[in-house]
Amino acid sequence: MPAVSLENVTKVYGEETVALDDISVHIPEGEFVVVLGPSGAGKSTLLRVLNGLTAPTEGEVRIGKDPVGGANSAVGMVFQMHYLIESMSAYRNALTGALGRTGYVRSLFSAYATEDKTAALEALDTVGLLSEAQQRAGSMSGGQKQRVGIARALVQNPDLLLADEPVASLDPKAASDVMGYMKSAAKERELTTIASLHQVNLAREFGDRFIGVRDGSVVFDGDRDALTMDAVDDIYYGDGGDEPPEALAENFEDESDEEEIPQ
Ligand SMILES: Nc1ncnc2c1ncn2[C@@H]1O[C@H](COP(=O)(O)OP(=O)(O)OP(=O)(O)O)[C@@H](O)[C@H]1O
Repeated sequence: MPAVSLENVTKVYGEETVALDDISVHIPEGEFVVVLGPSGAGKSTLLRVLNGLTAPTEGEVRIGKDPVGGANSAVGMVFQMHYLIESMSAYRNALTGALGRTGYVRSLFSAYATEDKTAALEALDTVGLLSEAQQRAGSMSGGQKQRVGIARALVQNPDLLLADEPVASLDPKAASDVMGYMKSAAKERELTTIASLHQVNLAREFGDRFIGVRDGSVVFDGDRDALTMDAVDDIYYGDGGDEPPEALAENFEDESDEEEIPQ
C-alpha cells in the first residue's frame, strides 16, 4: 500500500480556476519527493489537499489507508515562513509539535510527558541543534529557525512530512544545509516527504523522485536521471509554450539595432 495516494484529484477554486486537474500520484513509504513547477502551477494546492487544509473538488486523497479529511495530525508541515514563537527557546518551539498529544492547557503548565521532551531533544539533535536547544528562536539565523521548524514537525511523529518552499527565503548555503538536514531526518526515520522547491539544483541534489506540475497537471514524474535540462525546461515552459531564455538566446536578433536612433 502506498504511503500517499491521490486518485483523480481535481481542485477548482471558485467558478473556473482549475488548480489541480485530474491528478493521480502514488508515493511509497520513505520516498523523498520534490515537486517542481512554475508559479501558479498548483504545487501549494497539491500540498494543501494532502494536509487536509483544502478539500479536493473531485477525487480521493489517502495517507496510508485513511482518507484525508480536515487538518491531519499525521501530517507534519514545514512552511516557507517558520512560524516559530520567537521569545521561546528552540527546545520549547520543538516541543509545541507535541501539542496534539498534550493539549493546550497542559502545555501552558509545561506538563509535557517525558517522552515528548525526549522527542524534542532528539529532533533538535537530528537537525544539528541540540547544543542550541536553550537558545531563543528570535536570536537564531533563518536557516536555524527553519531547522527548528523541521524539528517541531518531527516531534509530531507524522506519517508524512510536507514542506512548502521550505528554503525560498534562505541564502544558497543555508538553503542547502536545511535541505540536507531535512533529507537526513527523513531517511533516518523512513519518513515519506514531499517538498515543493523552486531551486532546481537543490531539488536534483536531494530528491529521490521529482513530480513536475504545470497548469494543474503532472507533466513529469521520474528520478534524477530522467530529470534532464530538457525535462526541466518542459516542466517550466511546456513543449508548446514560450521558449526559455537560454533557447531563445541562440538565435536571438535584436531587431531594434536596425532602427535609426533619433538624434
Ligand atoms: N485560495 C485560492 N482561491 C482562489 N484561487 C486560488 C487559491 N489558491 C490558489 N489559487 C489559484 O490556483 C492556482 C494554483 O495555485 P498554487 O498556489 O497552488 O500554485 P503554486 O504552484 O504553489 O504557485 P507558487 O509557486 O507561486 O506558490 C493559481 O492559479 C492560483 O491563483
